[in-house]
Amino acid sequence: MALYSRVSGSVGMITLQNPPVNALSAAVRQGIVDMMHRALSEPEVKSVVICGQNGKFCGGADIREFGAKMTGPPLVPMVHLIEAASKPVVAAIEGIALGGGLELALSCHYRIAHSKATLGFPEVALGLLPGAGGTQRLPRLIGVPAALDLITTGRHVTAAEARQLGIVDEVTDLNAVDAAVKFAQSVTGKSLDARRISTYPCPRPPDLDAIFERAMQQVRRSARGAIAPGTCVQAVHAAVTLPYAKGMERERELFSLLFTSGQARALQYYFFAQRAVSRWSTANGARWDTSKPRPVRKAAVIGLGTMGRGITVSLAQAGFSVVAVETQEQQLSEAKQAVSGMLERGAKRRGVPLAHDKIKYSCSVQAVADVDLVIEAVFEDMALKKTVFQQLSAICKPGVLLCTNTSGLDIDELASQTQSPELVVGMHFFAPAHVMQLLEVVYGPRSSPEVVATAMQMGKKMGKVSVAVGNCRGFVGNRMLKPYLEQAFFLLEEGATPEQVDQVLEEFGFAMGVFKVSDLSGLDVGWKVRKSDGLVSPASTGTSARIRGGSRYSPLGDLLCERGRFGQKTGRGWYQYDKPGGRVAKPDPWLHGFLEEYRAQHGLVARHIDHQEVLERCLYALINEGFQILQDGIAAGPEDIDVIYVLGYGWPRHRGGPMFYAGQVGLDKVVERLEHYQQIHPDVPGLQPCSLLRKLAASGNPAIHKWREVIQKPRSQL
Ligand SMILES: CCCCCCCCCCCCC[C@H](O)CC(=O)SCCNC(=O)CCNC(=O)[C@H](O)C(C)(C)COP(=O)(O)OP(=O)(O)OC[C@H]1O[C@@H](n2cnc3c(N)ncnc32)[C@H](O)[C@@H]1OP(=O)(O)O
Ligand SMILES: NC(=O)c1ccc[n+]([C@@H]2O[C@H](COP(=O)([O-])OP(=O)(O)OC[C@H]3O[C@@H](n4cnc5c(N)ncnc54)[C@H](O)[C@@H]3O)[C@@H](O)[C@H]2O)c1
Repeated sequence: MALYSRVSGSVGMITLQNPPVNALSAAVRQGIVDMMHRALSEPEVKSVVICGQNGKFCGGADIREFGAKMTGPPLVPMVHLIEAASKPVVAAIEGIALGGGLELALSCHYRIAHSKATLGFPEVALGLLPGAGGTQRLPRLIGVPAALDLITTGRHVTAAEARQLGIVDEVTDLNAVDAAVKFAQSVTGKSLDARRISTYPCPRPPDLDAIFERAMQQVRRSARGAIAPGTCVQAVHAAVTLPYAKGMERERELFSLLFTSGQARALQYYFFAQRAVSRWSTANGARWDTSKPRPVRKAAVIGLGTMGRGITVSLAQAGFSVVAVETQEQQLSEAKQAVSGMLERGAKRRGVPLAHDKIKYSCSVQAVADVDLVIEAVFEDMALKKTVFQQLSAICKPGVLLCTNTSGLDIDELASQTQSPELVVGMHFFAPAHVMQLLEVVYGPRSSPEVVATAMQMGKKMGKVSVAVGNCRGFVGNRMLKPYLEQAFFLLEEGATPEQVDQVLEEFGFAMGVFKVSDLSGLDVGWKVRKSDGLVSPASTGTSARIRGGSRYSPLGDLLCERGRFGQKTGRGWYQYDKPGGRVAKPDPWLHGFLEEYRAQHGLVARHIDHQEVLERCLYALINEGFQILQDGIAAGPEDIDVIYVLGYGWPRHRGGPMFYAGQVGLDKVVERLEHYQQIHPDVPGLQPCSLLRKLAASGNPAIHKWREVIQKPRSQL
């Protein structure tokens, strides 16, 4: 709703009231319309101030209403009512003015912002465009290039930048509402003719066509198939080429197109999913709202390789004191240099405060004796990690959290090396750890609720989205990767090429296809794991070469590793690179020849494999594992899996995540296609639809928020 009050006798004050962000719900819109009429009808009122309760102007349209039948006064007539008012209306912007909130402010005749406020049009991230005049007013106010930048990227600007761009009239360090009231009094009686943005001509720079052409190219390059950014460009184009009223019609048309697209639904689902994962629960009933995190001031990182360095940077930038440990002098000094460089680049590029003084380096694990939490990031080797955990358990003060960054080893086995297994948890960061936003917090059967809560909170403080997951081989992300990779290898055996498979996945929206990712992260990583699992056997040409434990197995990755083809680092992998460490993947005729030879050796006849088959086999196998993970209680809900895949594995956000995507395809269709492929490949268990997937499909493809009702009581499993 919106409150009305009178300040100093002559200023009508309308206060938006809808915690936590004063979103423009039906009740708020109704309140604004009613209170505007009241303010305009009271003769004593000479000017109006619009502000938001609790130091937040407005977070935009109420996204929760998008899924339901719209009620209440629409936004567009509401902003027209404000702009057409005969008395000056001043927006007092504190905290945020985002989306519809900024559109509301642009309909006011003046805008006063607090210096700490942020403003922006984030609609594009929800698969939409500013649909209450934002695409028509902003270019009229600040020009086409700046408007295109803000609307197509959704980036938030500070009050200072907003002032520079001309979005706000004044910035204050003092109380913005008081400043707006004073300002409103000072403009009483002044003509409003020059203050209604919709009446401004839209500036037409001479190189207009080139500007739009560049903007379109830019969004095409980065959108990965998302339609909203390009549609935003079209809406801004309408502002320049059409009169205001016609431009508004075009904005509405384009908004409706986006609003009804599956992409907007997926992005809005994802918006709430990313917030929902913080309300975590574990298989044995621990919950976010009943578990109190422990205080952590000082942390340690053991092992300063690729991951340990990034984790150290992340911790220091978040304000923690860090003890960083490497056992070899040489590695320690290299790590020190690398960490300093990362901190300096962070300060230069993102303005993150330099935090060199937060870090103490040591060659001795004894240096961790007084820390509150340790993150182990040594080689992925169970025996080594066990030794490290035994040492830590003996050295650390009582009650210290012992965390591991393992990519998939058994947390419980590590916990059993310590005197307090309840203090052990996985903190699975993603590379590069100081950049990637995802953290899988892996709880074992014995991890205490407080320990899970502490790791989740640590992640948040480090600017990560933390997702709590149960303990199993590969946890959630890497476990689902296995059947996906497996299908990709099988497709090569059957006649595809790496570039064909990658192209299909990139057209779907992945940042990189599976083979490019494999080259980037190094083929040797998986090889090591397969070797320790006893899967890699000496090259042979018989049927057994492609069977392990009764199931189909592709040794292709192993064979490439045997030839020293580890990917980018060696300049050769699934692709070729101009030099070791090169980044531009080029198809490799050697690999094509090698695949032909391999097929001939194994009696495989190459066939044409179409786009649909590549996509379905890779994605549905991955999705099926996701359902198995839900069934096993390793993830508490589909949102957890979707957030992990979007933030950790490059799944296109505008497709919501693998579980949401499955729902959009139709669970019955996913089951049917998996059954189809399983019939053709009976020796691939990953293609057998799991029982939860079948159950959900049979219960009529319920909406994703209803899945939890069908999922059986979760339990962690190894
Ligand atoms: C044929 C079809 C025709 C269609 C006709 C339909 C007509 C409709 C016409 C509408 C015109 C639309 C006009 C407008 O341009 C569209 C919009 O305004 S879209 C919304 C734009 N705003 C945003 O995207 C802001 C989103 N929010 C944020 O970025 C952040 O929440 C924040 C505001 C920066 C605050 O961040 P934090 O402090 O970190 O807090 P949280 O993020 O955790 O949020 C707290 C809590 O609030 C919930 N929430 C936030 N914003 C909104 C919102 N806009 N609506 C609803 N709820 C919101 C958030 O979900 C959290 O709650 P939780 O999920 O944890 O319960
Ligand atoms: N690289 C990735 O993409 C990635 C992603 C997520 C998780 N992980 C996991 O993170 C862990 C580390 O991986 P990485 O890629 O950083 O490995 P890395 O080989 O780059 O670094 C490991 C470091 O640990 C050091 N080390 C070994 N034994 C030590 C000991 N006893 N005490 C102190 N330091 C010791 C080594 O000298 C080396 O610098 C592994 O468990 C790995 O599975 C890696």
